[in-house]
Amino acid sequence: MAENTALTDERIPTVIADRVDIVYRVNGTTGGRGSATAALNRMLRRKASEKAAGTRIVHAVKNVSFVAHKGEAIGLIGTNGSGKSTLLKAIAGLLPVERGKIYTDGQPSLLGVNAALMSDLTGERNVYLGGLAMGMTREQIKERYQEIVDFSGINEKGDFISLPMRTYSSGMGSRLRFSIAAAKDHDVLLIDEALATGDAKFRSRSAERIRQMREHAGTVFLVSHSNSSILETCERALWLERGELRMDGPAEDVIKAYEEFTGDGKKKPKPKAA
Ligand SMILES: Nc1ncnc2c1ncn2[C@@H]1O[C@H](COP(=O)(O)OP(=O)(O)OP(=O)(O)O)[C@@H](O)[C@H]1O
Repeated sequence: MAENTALTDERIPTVIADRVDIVYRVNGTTGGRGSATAALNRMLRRKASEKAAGTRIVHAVKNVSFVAHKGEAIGLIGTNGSGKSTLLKAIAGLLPVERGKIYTDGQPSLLGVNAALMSDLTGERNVYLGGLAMGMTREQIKERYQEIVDFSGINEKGDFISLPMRTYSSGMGSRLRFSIAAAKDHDVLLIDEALATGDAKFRSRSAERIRQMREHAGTVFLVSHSNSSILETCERALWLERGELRMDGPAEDVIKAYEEFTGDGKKKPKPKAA
């Protein structure tokens, strides 16, 4: 019996990207001087030609379409500069799209930006600051405080939570950021390489927390250069290359194709006998 799959698909879409193009405009790429005359010239000539006004266009994301559903964890992969972070920022509503549309159901949170932490404040103050920035009440944060600190493991080697965050290593900072963000269930959680600097123990703990967040009906996007992190955490992957969506499918298949592309999957050639 032929069924209409569109009608039988009961998954709930959370993010829809419909032929999205994202463009950066970089000013002052000719002349090189930021004088008032140059700025005035740019303003006057903008309409005539962006190129003539010294504006360089960087077309970071090109014609990208996909639908993400509740309960999905989606990895974003691609070589450096392929548009992954740009796409995440646009989903979070932090960058405008040039063409196309992004629809989101619920509030997307970009890890590291939404938790607007301050390096001069102690870890403890930042837990409160980040929690408040995510819309938690003081009481809710107080209740979860110990859990957040324990999850981050910041205090495993001493009382670091009472020191300013600028004294943390990059791994410690990203662990605390992830722990704060993970204290709340998000409709759409966008994670940009935040787990890369954590050690193996923390990575597996955060993979477990991401699984829990998905069970609470959220959608998680994870940008990572670690193919194993993507395989551990996500069942689906999007591969971006030069701003274009090369592949969208089961994480294993996409990673396999990506590794063939980058040469990572191939066996290293045996050294020649002398
Ligand atoms: N603020 C910006 N202004 C101008 N161009 C930018 C800006 N941010 C990124 N780009 C350009 O947009 C393109 C995509 O960059 P993006 O940071 O999204 O890539 P990425 O896939 O996240 O890279 P990486 O893996 O290195 O983090 C690149 O060509 C980059 O140079």
